[in-house]
Amino acid sequence: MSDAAIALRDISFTWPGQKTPTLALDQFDVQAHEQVFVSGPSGSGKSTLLALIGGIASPQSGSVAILGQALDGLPASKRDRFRVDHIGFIFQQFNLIPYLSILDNVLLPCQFSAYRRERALAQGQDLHAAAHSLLRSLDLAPNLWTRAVTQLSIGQQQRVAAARALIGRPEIVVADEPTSALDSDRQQAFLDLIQHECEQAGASLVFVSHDQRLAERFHRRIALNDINRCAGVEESA
Ligand SMILES: Nc1ncnc2c1ncn2[C@@H]1O[C@H](COP(=O)(O)OP(=O)(O)OP(=O)(O)O)[C@@H](O)[C@H]1O
Repeated sequence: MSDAAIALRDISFTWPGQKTPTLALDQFDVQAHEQVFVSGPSGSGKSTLLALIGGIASPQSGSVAILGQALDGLPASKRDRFRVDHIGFIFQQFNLIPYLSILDNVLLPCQFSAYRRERALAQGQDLHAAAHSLLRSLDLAPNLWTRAVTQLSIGQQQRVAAARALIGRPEIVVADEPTSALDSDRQQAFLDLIQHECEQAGASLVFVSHDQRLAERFHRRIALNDINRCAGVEESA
């Protein structure tokens, strides 16, 4: 078995209702501590790849192993548990809970995962202290912490989403176009924060974007269409 943090083998994945597979991958690996940039045009399957890594979707054939744990064969509830324990997700739309404060949004993974809670507690005196230190390092000032997330700018919401993904130091952080709503300077600043936090935590980072200007900052770049045997099949069919 591969000792990669993320190891996908011989994957074929078709969304329900689709005639052709979205992804056919012989191999996709990300090592521990590695920061990988995945690019591809709209509709090329970048979010689908992240859904497979997170066990949100399961391939019809092939295997997905995360931190040595094979996800195929696990029931959905166990995959969900594994995801919240070990993977921090930053979604394109942030998916923050509008009626919760910033602090409560950040602490959500610790509500669902004893593993994340313990790891967060190892970072600070208590959970709030751990969240405060993360929010500070993500440049969110204390006067904002008790606000509802709906009262924040897009850039601030994005940093709350990043803090929620990073709390309790998950071994893997996955980000789906998290900078697409920002101007260039803010994109770079956000990436600085995420990459620094992942380095500190020793996490692997899979960062999906179509913005090639960000690519050079990563250990490795993968163009999804280069490794996806289904690339362009739908268009040419
Ligand atoms: N839940 C779903 N059900 C059915 N088809 C889906 C679903 N999600 C995505 N697809 C299809 O899978 C293909 C790849 O979509 P995906 O969202 O993975 O691409 P993407 O590269 O992330 O695109 P974008 O850059 O626009 O976010 C598309 O043809 C899309 O319509």
